Amino acid sequence: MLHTNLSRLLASGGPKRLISTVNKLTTVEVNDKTGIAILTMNRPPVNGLNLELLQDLKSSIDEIEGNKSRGLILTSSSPTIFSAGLDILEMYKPDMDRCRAFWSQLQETWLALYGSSVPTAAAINGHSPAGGCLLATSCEYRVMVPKFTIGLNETQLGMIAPQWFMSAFLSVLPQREAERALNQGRMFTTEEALRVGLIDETANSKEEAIEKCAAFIGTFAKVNPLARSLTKQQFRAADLQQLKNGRKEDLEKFLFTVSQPALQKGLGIYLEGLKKKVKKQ
Ligand SMILES: CCCCCCCCCC/C=C\CC(=O)SCCNC(=O)CCNC(=O)[C@H](O)C(C)(C)COP(=O)(O)OP(=O)(O)OC[C@H]1O[C@@H](n2cnc3c(N)ncnc32)[C@H](O)[C@@H]1OP(=O)(O)O
Repeated sequence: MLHTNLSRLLASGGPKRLISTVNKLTTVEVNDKTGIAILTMNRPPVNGLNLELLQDLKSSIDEIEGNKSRGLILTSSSPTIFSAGLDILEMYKPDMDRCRAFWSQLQETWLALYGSSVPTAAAINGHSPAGGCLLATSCEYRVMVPKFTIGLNETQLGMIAPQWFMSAFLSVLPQREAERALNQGRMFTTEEALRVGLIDETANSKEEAIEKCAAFIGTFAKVNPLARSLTKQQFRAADLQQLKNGRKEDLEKFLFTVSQPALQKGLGIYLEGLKKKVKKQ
């Protein structure tokens, strides 16, 4: 009951304090009463994860870790897109120095989110392909609004999701389901995602999704925070360590992959398809 009241207060726009507007592409709002932080991505039109958005996400996660928030809810300011995943323009005809910085920042941001010491939840208020799905599956709980899609569609782009994308996916889905979905590059509708367990709940609006995420975070209210966070970290330690140990090799594989002419050709065609779709409407 206490948890429900807390979450209602949060969602009803109860007393909220904007504690950070420093980052250009993210905001952090901490509710004074509940202590839960809402981290909002705000890079129109589709929250494409470029270097700057990834930097802002990392610094917002650090801020939430540092200000003793009781939990983190990740969401988007767009009414239809949670995140379109990696900004393809970071990988298409890239400047290699920037590309290096981009991938290193993606690694850094993932380590911070997946390894966060506070309870994390994603209020998925729009489409969430590829890198968007990575962010959502790196959280501990997912609530999604109907009529959107989520999944790792990398193979559809002729790309291979790195091991750590798979780790986050596998922390949510059974191996058989995860393997098939990744091989197919399958995008799940909200309803399908609920059925397979890729999301935990559905909600009719962003506000309700945030309320349900807050209720999840509220379930830890009476649990010793240090014991909870160390337990979470033990569960995730092997996945985190695997990337920490292999960061350099992972970066080199990425740079090699994006420098392949066949991949560049495929990305060009994919981007063209996205733009043609816009013109048709
Ligand atoms: C062994 C290990 C080897 C290691 C190698 C590593 C290799 C890399 C692995 C990682 C690879 C990929 C991860 C990714 O995240 S790639 C990105 C995947 N994302 C997508 O496929 C989503 C594409 N977008 C969409 O499907 C739709 O845009 C949408 C999200 C459903 C939204 O639809 P909408 O109708 O609302 O908007 P739309 O008109 O399509 O888009 C508006 C403008 O935004 C542009 N855009 C959309 N998505 C992206 C994107 N991801 N990156 C860049 N730009 C994007 C779109 O082109 C429109 O632009 P404009 O207005 O026409 O200029």
